[in-house]
Amino acid sequence: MISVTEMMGSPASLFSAYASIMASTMFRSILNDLLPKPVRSFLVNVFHYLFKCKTNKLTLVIDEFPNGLARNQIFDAVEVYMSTRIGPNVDRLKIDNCSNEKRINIRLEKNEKLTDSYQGIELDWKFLSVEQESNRRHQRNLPPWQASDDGNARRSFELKFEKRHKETILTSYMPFIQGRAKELKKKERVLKMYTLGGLRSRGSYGVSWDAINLDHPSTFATLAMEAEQKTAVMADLDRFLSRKEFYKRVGRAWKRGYLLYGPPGTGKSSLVAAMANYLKFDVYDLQLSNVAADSDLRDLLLGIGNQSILVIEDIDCSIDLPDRLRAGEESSRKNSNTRPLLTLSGILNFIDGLWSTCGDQRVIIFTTNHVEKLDPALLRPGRMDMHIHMSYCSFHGFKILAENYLGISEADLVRCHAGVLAEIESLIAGSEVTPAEVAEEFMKSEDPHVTLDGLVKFLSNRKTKTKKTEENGGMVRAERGK
Ligand SMILES: Nc1ncnc2c1ncn2[C@@H]1O[C@H](COP(=O)(O)OP(=O)(O)OP(=O)(O)O)[C@@H](O)[C@H]1O
Ligand SMILES: [Mg+2]
Repeated sequence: MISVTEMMGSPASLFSAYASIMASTMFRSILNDLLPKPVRSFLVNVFHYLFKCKTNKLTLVIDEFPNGLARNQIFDAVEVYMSTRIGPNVDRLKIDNCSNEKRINIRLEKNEKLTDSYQGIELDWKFLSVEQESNRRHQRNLPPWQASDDGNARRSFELKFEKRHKETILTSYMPFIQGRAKELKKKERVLKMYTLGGLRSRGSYGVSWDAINLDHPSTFATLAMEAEQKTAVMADLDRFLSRKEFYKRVGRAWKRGYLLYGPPGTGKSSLVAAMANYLKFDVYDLQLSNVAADSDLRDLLLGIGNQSILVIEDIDCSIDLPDRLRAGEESSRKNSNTRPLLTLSGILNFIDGLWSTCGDQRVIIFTTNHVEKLDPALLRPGRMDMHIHMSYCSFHGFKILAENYLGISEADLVRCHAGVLAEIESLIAGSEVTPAEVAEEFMKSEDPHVTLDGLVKFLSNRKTKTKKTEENGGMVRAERGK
């Protein structure tokens, strides 16, 4: 990630001339006779500075995209760290607030330098931004706050210091910067929600991520879910976060996959938001129907940062994904001018392969209303680590929603609404009503008595309807059976 280039130093002839002059006893005695001591030491220092320093300096180059594809995590960390080290010597700074954050982002302008010090070592930093056509494809996948103004610049930092400190810088200063950047990001973290778009409006080709602040109020506390299921998901997330060494030891990418399935309005999207808020991870919402080919998908996935959740909603119907076999047959029939298809195998290969190995702490979530329609390749063990069934509203779920929406605790429900509570408990079990529908009923009035009575009515109607549908279904089956 860091390329080391040694400074070439002054021409060899100059250096040897300098060395021989300094070594010459005759020259020294002339200096001693002619010049007072302070002037002598000043001249010696100047000589040292002009010749010796240059030959002893090492420069580390930290590119934003060192291998042309994935982002350099050190570059990102340095960028964050640098914003805290800006002193009076810096003349030009960039400031922005693209995403309505409270804080203004401060960055160095190109060619600006600053000095840092670490364990008494003096460190000279410089930020470079060089225009370059080939960088355009990465820029379009960057979040706005990371993209440079001209959109196609190769950005890098250069760090210069004395060669003898190389080990300390690489093994101690760099990890220190990464640690500081992590702390800072955590402290000032405003979660982001990335969606596809943006680029076409800027007149270029392809797809990119657009960011907005993720201000979703959903948390595990507000989620109507069975208590054990909730605890299991939270424990799974905790385990995932704390197992860096484990993933490394067993040679697996530090990622976790979740499949959320269940009828509309049961809280799948709410659970995604709750997970993001719990983990403090950004969310990348990938609408597959807007991605035309595997190559676009690859670019998008590589533009995703660490500590992120990639969400693909409604995986069963967002795109007609050809399965592995059909994709193979179709692509072999196509001539080379035809655009390649977005394939399920393309998605799965990225998730399991390249993408997951070039980042840390990645969560991927698929949601679906129809788990039975999913390609078995998605469901096989090891692909999605946890399958979470989001189901109709239970009595437990109702109590959570009552607390959220009406501000009535379970104890108050028992104390003040005992009669209606018993009715709701007996009705809700078989009524197949979703938490979204219960929430909708709770929005209708601010008077808890009116709301709870309204809910009883709603549940009884639903139960009658469900019963009738079941009876009709039974009759049809009986007819068919004849
Ligand atoms: N389990 C739940 N807990 C709390 N609120 C919920 C829950 N389920 C649904 N809601 C409420 O209903 C609204 C819709 O729910 P949500 O979008 O999470 O459902 P979904 O399962 O993602 O639906 P779809 O399958 O249509 O995408 C939410 O904004 C939330 O207010
Ligand atoms: Mg949803």
